[in-house]
Amino acid sequence: MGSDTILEAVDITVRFGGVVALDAVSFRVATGAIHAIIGPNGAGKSTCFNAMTGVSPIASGQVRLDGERLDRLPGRRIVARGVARTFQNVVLPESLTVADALRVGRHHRTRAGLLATALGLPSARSERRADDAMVRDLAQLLGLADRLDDPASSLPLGLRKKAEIARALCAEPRLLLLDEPVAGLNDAESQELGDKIRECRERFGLTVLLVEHDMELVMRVSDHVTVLQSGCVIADDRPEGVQRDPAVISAYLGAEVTEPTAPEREAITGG
Ligand SMILES: Nc1ncnc2c1ncn2[C@@H]1O[C@H](COP(=O)(O)OP(=O)(O)OP(=O)(O)O)[C@@H](O)[C@H]1O
Repeated sequence: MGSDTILEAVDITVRFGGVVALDAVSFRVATGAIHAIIGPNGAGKSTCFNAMTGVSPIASGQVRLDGERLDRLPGRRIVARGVARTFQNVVLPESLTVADALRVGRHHRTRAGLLATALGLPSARSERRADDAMVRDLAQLLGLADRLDDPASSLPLGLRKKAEIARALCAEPRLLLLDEPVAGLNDAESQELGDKIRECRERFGLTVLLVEHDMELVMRVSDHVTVLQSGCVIADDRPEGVQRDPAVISAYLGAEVTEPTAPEREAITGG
């Protein structure tokens, strides 16, 4: 594996009983890229994401981060290796403030023990100050600074999506996985969040892997796109290549595999 590859899926197969959700799926994610996984409903996108983060056990194959296997590690060890993810529908307890919700992302970085924290020892206090500074910085970056003391459950969807990203960034990941980051947002909100994703990538030197149905966003922000259908990779290319790919057009429109017409291309690209 070249050093320009941060994440590699090698022949991953995931089964749910008799359903083969992923069938020997392989692809590489280049370091520093924004890489999208797309595909029609039931293609295996969420399963692929879950396999990358230890949520769905894989039947065979390997997931490698910087050449080392991730697929046998429990979720918390995967986070410790520099991988963080967002979830689509996070239900937050009423009592949690936005600041608390972001601080959850710092959890695995906490070094001070329970006792030191309970006794307010200097090590715990300085750690808490550093955590608070990071929470404030990320809240500022994602437009949440004036909502930090509000109940997290009171945020409108657009801000909840941003809070999810801020929480994941609090873990200081090298690789950030975004699960449908703009689902449910309007065009202006999607565009703004797409810009924020790019900004975060630049600022933190991140690699971003995202699953998304919004083709306009995918084509605008991604450097590379992997297309799944029925648990198999049917295309793996730059966005321009994927847009023109007859197999991709066919997967989305259920048509015969032919050269796409201009309207078909527009249907896929959203434009
Ligand atoms: N927990 C599960 N138990 C049984 N079958 C499952 C489970 N999770 C996913 N599947 C099946 O695996 C296949 C892939 O599902 P997956 O949710 O990964 O697709 P997807 O591309 O994310 O779809 P969508 O875009 O609709 O979210 C589907 O046939 C689905 O029904």
